[in-house]
Amino acid sequence: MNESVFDLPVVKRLSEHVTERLAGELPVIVVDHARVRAAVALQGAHLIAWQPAGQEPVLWLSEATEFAAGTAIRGGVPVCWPWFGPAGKPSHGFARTSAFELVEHSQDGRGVELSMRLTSSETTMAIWPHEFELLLGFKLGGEECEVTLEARGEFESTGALHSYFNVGDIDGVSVSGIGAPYLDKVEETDGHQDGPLTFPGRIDRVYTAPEAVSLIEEPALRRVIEVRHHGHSDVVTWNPGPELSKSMADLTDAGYRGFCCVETARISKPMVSAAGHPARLGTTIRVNASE
Ligand SMILES: O=P(O)(O)OC[C@H]1O[C@H](O)[C@H](O)[C@@H](O)[C@@H]1O
Repeated sequence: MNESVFDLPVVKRLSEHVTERLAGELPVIVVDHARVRAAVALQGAHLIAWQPAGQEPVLWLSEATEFAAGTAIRGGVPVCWPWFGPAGKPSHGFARTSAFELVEHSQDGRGVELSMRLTSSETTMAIWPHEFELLLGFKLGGEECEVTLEARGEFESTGALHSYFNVGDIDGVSVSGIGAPYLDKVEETDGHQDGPLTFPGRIDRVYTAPEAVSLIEEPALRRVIEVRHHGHSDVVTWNPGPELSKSMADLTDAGYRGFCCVETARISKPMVSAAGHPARLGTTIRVNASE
């Protein structure tokens, strides 16, 4: 998509600050508020933009991504559920390519809240035999952005809020607050982190003893992105590096330079949903100026 989502024509006005628009084939809920701009595609309940007033975009969205029904969007915050990675088919679960419905929206002086829902259907039962209700809540403020996944039903699941953060240049980026032990998915070995993580090439790691808050130091844009994790067991860090970037159709060749993924995840310890006890996983994002 060449056009910014905020310039797309309004299909339906839902309130003073909330409209529905069409990006390619996909309906997108757009928030335009004095404190914040944001956008969430109904496919996948996929947050594709969060930008506090006066800031550069905090989330990265690929220039080469398609907005096509059934195709995962590259960038923003994909919801990986009810499994992470290649544990089943499709990879990262079916939530990110399923059509959610908007169930609530509200606004106040600080921003806008949205809630989206996906429920089990014949299609989902055929690939994952569990009845479920999946709710994605978004608190889109000028100070903070909170994304919460709530899985209702009786089952175990894995997943991630797979955030792509916008960085001026991957070369200067470092990430702390991810703990020491990790599983290296590129080398297929166990590793031990010593000091902050940098991105000299392709990085794909599951950190299994992360802290509650990860910090992305971003010298090019002179800011620190704070990622608070809730209900997580793991934090995944990913950047494809130059070679893989060239082979991916939904990334430009230099696309990898513009983002790093720091993902709030439940992989090593699956989430348990029981009657009256939904499983929850959440991410809260803030941006601070570097000192
Ligand atoms: O290409 P996707 O299915 O969107 O996955 C993108 C990436 O997601 C996670 O970060 C995984 O750890 C990676 O192994 C994977 O390559």
